[in-house]
Amino acid sequence: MTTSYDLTELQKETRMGALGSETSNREIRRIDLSDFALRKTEIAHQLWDAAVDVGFFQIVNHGIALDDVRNAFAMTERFFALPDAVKAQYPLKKALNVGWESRAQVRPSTGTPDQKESYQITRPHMVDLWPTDEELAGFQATMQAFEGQCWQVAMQVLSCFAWKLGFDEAFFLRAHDPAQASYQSTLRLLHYFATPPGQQAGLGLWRAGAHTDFDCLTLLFQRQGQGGLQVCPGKEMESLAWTSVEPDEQAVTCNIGDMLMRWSDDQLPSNFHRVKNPLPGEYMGPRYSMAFFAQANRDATIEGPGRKYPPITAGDYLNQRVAANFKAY
Ligand SMILES: O=C(O)CCC(=O)C(=O)O
Ligand SMILES: [Fe+2]
Repeated sequence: MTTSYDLTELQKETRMGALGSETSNREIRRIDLSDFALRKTEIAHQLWDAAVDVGFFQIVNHGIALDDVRNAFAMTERFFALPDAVKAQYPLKKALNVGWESRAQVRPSTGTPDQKESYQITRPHMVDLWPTDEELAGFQATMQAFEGQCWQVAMQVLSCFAWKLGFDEAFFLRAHDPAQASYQSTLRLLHYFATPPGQQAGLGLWRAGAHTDFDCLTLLFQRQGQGGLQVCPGKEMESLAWTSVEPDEQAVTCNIGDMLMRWSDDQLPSNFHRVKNPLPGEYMGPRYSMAFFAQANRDATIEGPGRKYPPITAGDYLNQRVAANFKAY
């Protein structure tokens, strides 16, 4: 199934576990998506420039109503508040990238488990993985609707990148077709545990260890007051200087993943990011976030316009990355 492709992304990641320093010298640009159809050319240039410069950017007026984001967060909190015995009925299926795990993701950068639990939704593979309506009424319907909204926004952004790369505008839309059984875009709900007093970043534990994402494009939803996300652009990785991305519930934070970096022949860089444990004096409570990973369908072939890398299917590509991140499941 997997190829013997040598993933330099993984080799890079093992070097990124150190605490490093903080810098506010990088601008996390905000791009306004309103009147998308009319302003598409202008938006495409802005997205491209932000993606090339820092790789992380935020979009506003993206079309997902704030109430829908808040409802999805409320459901996320309720899901994670279920007893572990209930959640354990829906365990992570590593090969399919779906289900619930707790403290099971060990990043190549840190070698320690992320201080979190997560639940992943990938549409074609959810048989027996949804909590029942008795356990959590409305969860499945809310999350399916929210996943669809995320997909729409991701496709708008990706259509801009397709055009800038010289592909036709529907290129990535076809590659992320939810009607196919090979669909593998994922909505991930995340709960980072409250930090017990005395257990802080210096102890070598991370809410999420430094990593790049596997996918084409990530949409990240953060909650007001629940910070901790930090970014280090790949081209500056030697500096180990990290910039905080402040949560803003009006904005969706976006980043390029390794799949699109490869698909763009490295024109669009993926970026290291991490979620640090709170430091003394900071908010120590739980942190919730939601991430939508636009991952091309398993049978899509990743091959850049200039054919810099040999072709690989998105399925084979993802298998290699997931295998390196989870203990046996
Ligand atoms: O929770 C966050 O803010 C970031 C999560 C993340 O980077 C991931 O799950 O890949
Ligand atoms: Fe990530």
